[in-house]
Amino acid sequence: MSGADRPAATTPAEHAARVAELVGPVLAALRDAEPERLAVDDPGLPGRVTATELRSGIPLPPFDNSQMDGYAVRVADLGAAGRAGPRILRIGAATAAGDPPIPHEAGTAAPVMTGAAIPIGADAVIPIEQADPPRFDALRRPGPGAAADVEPGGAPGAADDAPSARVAFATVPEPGAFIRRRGSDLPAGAVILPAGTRLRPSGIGLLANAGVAVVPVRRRPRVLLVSTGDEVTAPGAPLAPGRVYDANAPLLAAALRAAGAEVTAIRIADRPEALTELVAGRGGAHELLVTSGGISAGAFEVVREALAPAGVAFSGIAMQPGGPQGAGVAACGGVRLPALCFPGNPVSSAVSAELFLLPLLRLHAGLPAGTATELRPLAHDVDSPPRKHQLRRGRLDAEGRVVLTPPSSHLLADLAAAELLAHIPLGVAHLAAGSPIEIQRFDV
Ligand SMILES: Nc1nc2c(c(=O)[nH]1)N[C@H]1C(S)=C(S)[C@@H](COP(=O)(O)OP(=O)(O)OC[C@H]3O[C@@H](n4cnc5c(N)ncnc54)[C@H](O)[C@@H]3O)O[C@H]1N2
Ligand code: MOO
Repeated sequence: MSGADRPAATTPAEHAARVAELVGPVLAALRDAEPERLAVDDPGLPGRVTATELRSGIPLPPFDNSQMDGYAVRVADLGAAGRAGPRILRIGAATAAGDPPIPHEAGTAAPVMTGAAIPIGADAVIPIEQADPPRFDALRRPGPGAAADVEPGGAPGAADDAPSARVAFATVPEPGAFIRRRGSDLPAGAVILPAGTRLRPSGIGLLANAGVAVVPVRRRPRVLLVSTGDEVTAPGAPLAPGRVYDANAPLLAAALRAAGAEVTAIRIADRPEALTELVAGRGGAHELLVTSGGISAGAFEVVREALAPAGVAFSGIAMQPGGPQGAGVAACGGVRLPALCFPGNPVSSAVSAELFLLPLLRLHAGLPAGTATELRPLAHDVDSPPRKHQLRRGRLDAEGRVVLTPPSSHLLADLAAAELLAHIPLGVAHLAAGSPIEIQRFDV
């Protein structure tokens, strides 16, 4: 019986449960650990997750302010709402955004600019467009620190030589018109963001608006990512005969980072000691080891040779691609590091990551675990090995039918063009065109 046909004892769901048991406690410990603290304008803050509930020490807005450029008035000074004819008020002292609030002088209309503090005692704002004249002529602005200098009933607000020291209004506003009340956005002491919130730009803006300068965020898992194989060459180096460029380290590093992990990517040759020494030397600064390659039935299986004696279990999973898998805690030279070992074929590595690890990391990063599966009709007949849960890559055609690419796990170009993963469950050997097939959107 060939390796491909050998019945595998473990189902993908069983392996996923095993990985969750291994990685779950690692992520839980990170959630309980002392948070990282990032400045609210740190470029690395977007996408991080709040470690604690954050409350506002001030109300937002911090003071009553004007929603419009216009005049602050006391509604009572404008007379009865039903009365005919214009209401004329003397122009009082002006307030611009940034000025402290000043007392409102009874019987005046006080120019206020958008965002300016409402003069104390005024109870409505009339937009400048509704005033006559509908513009501000020369204004007297008390400026910073002038609040105490303004005496109620004192000097008129418009400059003495202003062309218009009075303003007329045709209508009477409702009390509160165009006033943005202190605390109407967020009362003092209110929760700005609960613990566990993934930070979006708007949330960052809200924190800054509340004066939060430093944000405690959840620690991210640090992954030591190792791609193995004597044939695996760094992109940019000359490609010797029999060798291939390293696709897996960049692919997996990008996928892990997109799922919220910090990644140290390293390439090692097929020497088991190179891997055990690496884990013993650098593993302590990481929470998780992820490897690609070196785990199947060949003569030089570096990862299996290094990590099986160190405590990692290698098994065949009833899936294709991704048949060979390793999972367990690797004990190397005093370092104990949870390890996941993916097969070397690039598609196998990518699909293994999507199935077993990325959903766990995404949840820790405040992201949805993955997209839900849905049923779509197949555009063509498909065969599948019945002893394997097959994961096929593909896309939807113009009619919304599923078009699959061939199953081989070296077909990275097809993977890069795929928009979906299709599931053909254990026990199914054939699906006819038109039959429903379970798919999930795929973004790795
Ligand atoms: N006799 C058997 N042979 C194989 C079996 C089996 O059951 N019996 N399983 C096959 C399956 S399925 C897979 S998957 C692979 C897994 O092999 P390894 O995990 O040991 O991976 P490697 O042999 O190291 O590499 C496989 C393949 O992928 C290429 N590769 C590896 N790393 C990279 C990389 N970083 N970037 C690009 N390409 C990479 C490598 O050159 C090989 O072509 O085993 C089958 N064999
Ligand atoms: O199970 Mo392997 O991952 O098909 O190529």
